[in-house]
Amino acid sequence: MNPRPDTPRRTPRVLTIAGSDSSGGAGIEADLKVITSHGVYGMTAITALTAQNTHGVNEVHVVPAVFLAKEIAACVEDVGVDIVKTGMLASEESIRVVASALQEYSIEKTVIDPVMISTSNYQLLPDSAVSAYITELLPRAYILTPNIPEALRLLNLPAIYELRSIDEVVLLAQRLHALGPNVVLLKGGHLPFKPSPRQCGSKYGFVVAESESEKISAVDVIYDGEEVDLIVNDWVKTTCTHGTGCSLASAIAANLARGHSARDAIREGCRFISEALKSTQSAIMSHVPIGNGPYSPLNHLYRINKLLDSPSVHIPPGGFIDWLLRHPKVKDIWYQYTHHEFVDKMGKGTLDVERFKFYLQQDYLFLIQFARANSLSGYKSGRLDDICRSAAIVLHIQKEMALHINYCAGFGISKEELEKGVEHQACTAYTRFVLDTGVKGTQLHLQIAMLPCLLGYFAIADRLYTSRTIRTTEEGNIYYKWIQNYVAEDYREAVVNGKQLLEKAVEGLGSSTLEELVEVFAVACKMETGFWEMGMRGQPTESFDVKK
Ligand SMILES: Cc1ncc(COP(=O)(O)O)c(N)n1
Repeated sequence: MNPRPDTPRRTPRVLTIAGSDSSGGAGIEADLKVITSHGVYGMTAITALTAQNTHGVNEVHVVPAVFLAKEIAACVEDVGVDIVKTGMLASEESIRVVASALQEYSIEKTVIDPVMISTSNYQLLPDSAVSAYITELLPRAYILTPNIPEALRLLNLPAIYELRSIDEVVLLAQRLHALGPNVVLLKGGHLPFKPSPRQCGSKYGFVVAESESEKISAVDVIYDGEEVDLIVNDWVKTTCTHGTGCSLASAIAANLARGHSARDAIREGCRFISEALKSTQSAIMSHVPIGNGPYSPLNHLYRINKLLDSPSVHIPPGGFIDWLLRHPKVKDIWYQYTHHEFVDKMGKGTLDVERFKFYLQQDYLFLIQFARANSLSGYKSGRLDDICRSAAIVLHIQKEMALHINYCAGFGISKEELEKGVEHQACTAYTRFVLDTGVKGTQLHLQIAMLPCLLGYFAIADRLYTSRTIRTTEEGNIYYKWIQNYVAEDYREAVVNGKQLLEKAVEGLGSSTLEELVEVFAVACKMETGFWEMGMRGQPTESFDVKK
């Protein structure tokens, strides 16, 4: 029966019993990162502290077993535990404490990762503790996850035992299963394979690679006492593997806690690791390895990073413009544009009228280019609705220019004067950037290039209009009408419509396109600031007759 939608769902809980890796690549630290990135609540019972980094393990400080017992009790007796995952247990006493806690609290769902030696070759479990491990823990393992060296150690086989095909690895898994675990996942990460025809020495179709070019597949073996299952992934060439074993066991534990069967939890866990490994291949992801040593950590957080990069998480529906204005590449630039000295002086009515006249003349020339940009936007669209909308904006600009002529007349600038004006370089730069963006990019790029104008003028006028410093009568402030224009109902409506259309247009866009749009918006905002600068300090001598 499905739980009723209003039934509160308990967060799945995993307790990891393992050692701490001070540099965060393996052990408890890796476990918590992976458990968390699976949406599962992680708890810890720390068996040992290690002073370690990407160069290796410097020292180990074992936590007294009696204290370990208290850590476990504290978690189980209050929060409760769905799955226990174990890693570095560090001592025979700790192994016994863990085994008796599993017994006492009737915890059957366990993922036992028999950590013995670090990748950097430091012994993390004394040899003397191995037999206790076998008798105390293997029978309590719901899933046992050794790598090949650990499997050999548990089976008391020599470390240099020569394996030639996956069939021999299957035999090892079957022998480990006989020691008591419910399911064995024997990890092939230390042993690259190449596929081979089944009749050529391998019933299961993989032989051990003998050269670099033969390293094609990573093969893990699952054995549950009945069926052998192989998990085959591409062999990933990367140095970012520190903590892979801990992370896999944690991913499996988290999947179990979320209700997956053992087989699904393992398959999903292996997929998680394979993707994490692939994410560090610089050719694909430009991942910079952490630390300077040879044992860089696995990219535990690749999934979280992917989520953070994906717009559906970062940007709630309808939240694009808010996100854009708060974007680190935009925030300050937007502020400089919308709080420029030129507009503040307009608000106070203290702007030199000659400066304003110069600005108005340039703004007239700007609007001609803006009409071209909107025509281009229509041209870029295949939809009649869109084309008509652009045409309507062009007509609106024509109306605005007629108003401009009227308005300028009030400042003693004639229509002829406006029309024979030449563009200041700030006007040329801005408008040609917008047009060029439109020619090179999509219609959306062009819309974004025009967006600072639409949004900014409203934001500025709205701020000035509602601020206490503005002189709010036409007599008191000759710029009052200009400000009023951009908070008027028709402009407000144009802003609301423009925003709505844009929010729809960006739905579902990928992070790289969004970042491109951010760049375009930021440049256009800078160009607007340049336009105010021109208004403040620009000289007619900096103008060019670009029509010639
Ligand atoms: C605390 C701790 N636990 C486990 C490992 C094994 O991880 P790896 O084999 O990647 O070194 C480790 N190095 N440190």
